[in-house]
Amino acid sequence: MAAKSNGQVSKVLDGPINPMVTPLLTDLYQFTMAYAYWKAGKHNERAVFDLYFRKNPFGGETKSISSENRCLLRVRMDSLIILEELTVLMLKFMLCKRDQLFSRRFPLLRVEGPIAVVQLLETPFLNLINYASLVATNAARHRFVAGESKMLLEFGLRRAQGPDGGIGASRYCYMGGFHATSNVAAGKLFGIPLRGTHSHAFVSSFMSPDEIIDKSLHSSDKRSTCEDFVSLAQTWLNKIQWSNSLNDTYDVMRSGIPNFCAVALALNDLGYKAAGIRLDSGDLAYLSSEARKIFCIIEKEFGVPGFGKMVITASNDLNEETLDALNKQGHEVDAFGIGTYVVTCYAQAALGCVFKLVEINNQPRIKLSEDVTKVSIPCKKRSYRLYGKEGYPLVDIMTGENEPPPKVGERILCRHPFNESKRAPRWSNRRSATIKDIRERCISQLAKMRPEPHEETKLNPTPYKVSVSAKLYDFIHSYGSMRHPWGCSESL
Ligand SMILES: Nc1ncnc2c1ncn2[C@@H]1O[C@H](COP(=O)(O)OP(=O)(O)OP(=O)(O)O)[C@@H](O)[C@H]1O
Ligand SMILES: O=P(O)(O)OC[C@H]1O[C@H](OP(=O)(O)OP(=O)(O)O)[C@H](O)[C@@H]1O
Ligand SMILES: O=C(O)c1cccnc1
Ligand SMILES: [Mg+2]
Repeated sequence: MAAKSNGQVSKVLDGPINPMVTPLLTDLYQFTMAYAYWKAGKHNERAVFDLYFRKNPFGGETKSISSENRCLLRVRMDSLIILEELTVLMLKFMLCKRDQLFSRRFPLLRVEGPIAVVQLLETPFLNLINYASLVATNAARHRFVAGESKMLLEFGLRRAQGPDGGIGASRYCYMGGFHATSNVAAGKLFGIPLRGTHSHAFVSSFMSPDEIIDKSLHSSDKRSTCEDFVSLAQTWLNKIQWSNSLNDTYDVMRSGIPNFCAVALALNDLGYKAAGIRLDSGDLAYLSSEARKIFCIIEKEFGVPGFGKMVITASNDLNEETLDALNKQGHEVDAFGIGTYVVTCYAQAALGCVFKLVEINNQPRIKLSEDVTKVSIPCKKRSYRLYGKEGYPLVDIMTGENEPPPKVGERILCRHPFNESKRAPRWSNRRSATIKDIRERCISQLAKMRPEPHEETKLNPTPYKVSVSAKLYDFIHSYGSMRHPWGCSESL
């Protein structure tokens, strides 16, 4: 891919760019353990680690509804996006389904190799995956609430966690389904489309139109020149203000909208098309609807085709709740500029992926805990996503490495890993599951999730199930109870 900047073609990076990602980007205790494995003569023992998260981010699938998080729970999003960041390490022994939607407990990654080496990788893997996945998931949730037809612009650089956070956030927001960013460095580095408007400072820097020195403007076809574009816009402003149809509405927004329309109409005279407006304060639902009315009246009254479709962008502390509230009220916004809430992941500060040893020298290992959510699923496993006839994912299932894979059209027993009473026979229909490709895969994976039909289920999203095969279930329970008689009736 290539992006143009100052007339020059620059290379756009799809791979890793962060010079901070070095072998030392790990916790000290990983080196302490690697050294101790070596001292114990164990460093070459073949280890298998699973990387997974235990709890869905952003309250996905939570059952209890409190007034504070009600809006978040309206969105069904019990999955998470894992990005391709990791392929940079090119580990032969790594299995990774790229750009997939994942559910809790489902291994995002299985890493197999000499224990001393794989141990060192715990921290960098978690560092690379946790933030990236959280931001991409957050972006996807915002897109989901905004609605597919809306344009989402990431405006968060000024609020992001430093330069690294800002560059990363722009990249992961794009992967999660945003359409563009205001971050010029991210645009240049990754080829993310750049978009932007202007700020209040620009307007308030002018005291009067007299400050405009060069008032002339060529027509778009360069065949003629308007010597006083400012006067042309002023003439339009007078026409707008004298128009009967606009008398009622123009003073809703006394200055910004009429002035914009006057300039847009003057530009139209010279063959240009104005891009649109940005609303950054006040009641965004109401103001966008009023602005749209004015644009439509102008289209009709002055015969300017397409004027009614002028792009309306809204910004200012937008998040899932405000987007949802705007949708409920009805609005005419085409594009949302979102900063703080998306890049800082305001609704959830971190994703809790963990990296756990599940096998060593072909012997299973389990992490036991009084807290059943912390019990790991032992063994080197294979994982599958089962799809129903309509093409929606039904359930994820983990089997032992040597079990035969599920077959299309054959029944398979899917068991809750720890709850004896939860079992569901399923028909299986197995499918294995550049920055633009990742984005498209994320969007298409999300589109495959079964839509939630009713408001009721949006408030109370149906959990996406992750199960184990009957054989793996029996193994976990016989193996686990040999080591610890844990009470596993609780739903995980
Ligand atoms: N119709 C609406 N429904 C729900 N939330 C809205 C609506 N319109 C605006 N908001 C949100 O309400 C908040 C308004 O915040 P605030 O009162 O600080 O802004 P403002 O006073 O309009 O703007 P500013 O002070 O920046 O000029 C923002 O988070 C905005 O996204
Ligand atoms: O989602 P957000 O974090 O709001 O990001 C976008 C905001 O950033 C800019 O203003 P800024 O916040 O710098 O100043 P203002 O809100 O006082 O206008 C812009 O005008 C938006 O309001
Ligand atoms: O281009 C904009 O409108 C913009 C960019 C960053 C932050 N706020 C607004
Ligand atoms: Mg602000």
